[in-house]
Amino acid sequence: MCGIVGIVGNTPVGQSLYDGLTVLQHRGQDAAGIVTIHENTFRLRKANGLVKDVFHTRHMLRLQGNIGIGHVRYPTAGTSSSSEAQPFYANSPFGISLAHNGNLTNAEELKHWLYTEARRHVNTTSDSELLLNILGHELQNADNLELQPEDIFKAVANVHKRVRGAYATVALIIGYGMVAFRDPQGIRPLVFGKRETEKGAEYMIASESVALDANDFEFVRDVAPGEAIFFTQDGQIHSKQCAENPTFSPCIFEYVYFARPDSTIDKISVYGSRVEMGKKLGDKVAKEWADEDIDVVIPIPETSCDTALQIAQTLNLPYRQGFVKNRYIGRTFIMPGQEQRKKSVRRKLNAIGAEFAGKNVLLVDDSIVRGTTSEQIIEMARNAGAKKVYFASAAPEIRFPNVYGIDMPSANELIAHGRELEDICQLIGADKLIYQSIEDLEEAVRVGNPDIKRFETSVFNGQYITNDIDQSYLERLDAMRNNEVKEQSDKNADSIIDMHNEGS
Ligand SMILES: O=P(O)(O)OC[C@H]1O[C@H](OP(=O)(O)OP(=O)(O)O)[C@H](O)[C@@H]1O
Ligand SMILES: NC(=O)CC[C@H](N)C(=O)O
Ligand SMILES: [Mg+2]
Repeated sequence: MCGIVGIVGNTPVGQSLYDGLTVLQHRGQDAAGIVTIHENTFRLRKANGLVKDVFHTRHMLRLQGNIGIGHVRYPTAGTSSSSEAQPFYANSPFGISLAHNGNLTNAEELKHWLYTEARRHVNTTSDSELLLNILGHELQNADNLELQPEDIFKAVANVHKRVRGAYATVALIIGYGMVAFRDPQGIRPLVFGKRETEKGAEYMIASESVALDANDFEFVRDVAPGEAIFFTQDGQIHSKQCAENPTFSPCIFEYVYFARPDSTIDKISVYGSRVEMGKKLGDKVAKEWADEDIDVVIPIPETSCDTALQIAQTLNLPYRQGFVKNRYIGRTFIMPGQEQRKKSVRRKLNAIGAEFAGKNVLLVDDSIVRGTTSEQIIEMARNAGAKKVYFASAAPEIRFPNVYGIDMPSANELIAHGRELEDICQLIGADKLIYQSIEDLEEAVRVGNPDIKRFETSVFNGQYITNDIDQSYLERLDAMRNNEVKEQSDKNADSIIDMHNEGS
């Protein structure tokens, strides 16, 4: 789940892009990059690492220009090599640079087509570099030598025809401006904001509204599924629906885990949706566990806190912070390897003994994916003296791989895959386990925007909205990206030499 930003301004945008990326850091901790345009030249800095480590003063001084885009990466395709950090660059036509959040589901086919038909070589295993080159190919084929907004919209319409999967995208075109577009199902979020300055209006595109807030941009609206918005270098805006049949199905996992609670995505407050999840799950606990003697509700920081507080209120029980989170350790689920994830849970969370001693505790998490967190946390609670450990998950059982930009490529790595409640409960070592139902989860999120008829919920029910995913696709994906293969390819990735590395 990467984070993307783009700004068309009247004054230098480097610092605002940096600030935007910093508040989107929770979407990607592996790599970061910024590209600006200065005197018709791209200025690029990208590398593996957190935003604060990738950009030093010397890089910021080089990132001049009043227009630019940025990216924080959580690798979900290709490798973790720094050569796959974004934004990507293609020199033809005009000079294009692109940042992408999501995953393309027909990447193999696209790579073949690009080489044999479009005669374009892609030098990495990143699906985002494919997307850039497809956009490049379509712009190359424009009717007018000098691009008109209509040419850009036609190019995006053709991208929609060729590409399948999830893609919230922002791209710069030298001499023209910035274009932002979202896949026809709107799987990944994308918002658009405006800031008035003495020199006129400035515009910003971002994955989440928090990035607008951080830079004092006012939220204008979400980019519609299938829509493209083109900002000329001098600040004119053109927009168009470029998809033939947009069918809105945003990813529900953004609300469960990915997005920051202070963001509003597709008119739904992420915080509000987590509170609703707490109401529903609290009701379910009250109904199904009426005979259980829970003493206290304890969240597993950080994402589950808002939901857990509401569960406590619904159950009329005390809410206590039994675990302290080390503020210098990031999110464990989006770390690249299972070994690293496992070790980090202990480094990240520590129990306050007195909160557990002799008590029956209800631990709450937003989701149980591989079970890495829940297993260790329950053990910690027991070691701290808990009498009974009950466990509640605000999301239903995660049983199916994700193909749209969440790194869950292998069903066998998911603790709920092929298992029923009792087995999962035993594996994580809880006394009792309860999951939110999928209907309740959908209702909880839909409260904020009843117009959304369908959410992307494939990890819970195996129904893939792009209709191009079958068992053999999932088997191929598993073989390419399961934990073992990934660890091996990431080791080799260090030796890949980047084509456009500005160095340190
Ligand atoms: O079952 P697992 O494979 O362990 O994955 C699920 C856990 O990972 C996430 O936490 P994370 O540490 O990434 O971030 P957070 O601080 O935002 O909760 C999520 O909130 C769960 O706690
Ligand atoms: N999670 C994402 O959005 C990742 C974007 C892209 N697929 C990559 O792996 O770099
Ligand atoms: Mg967590």
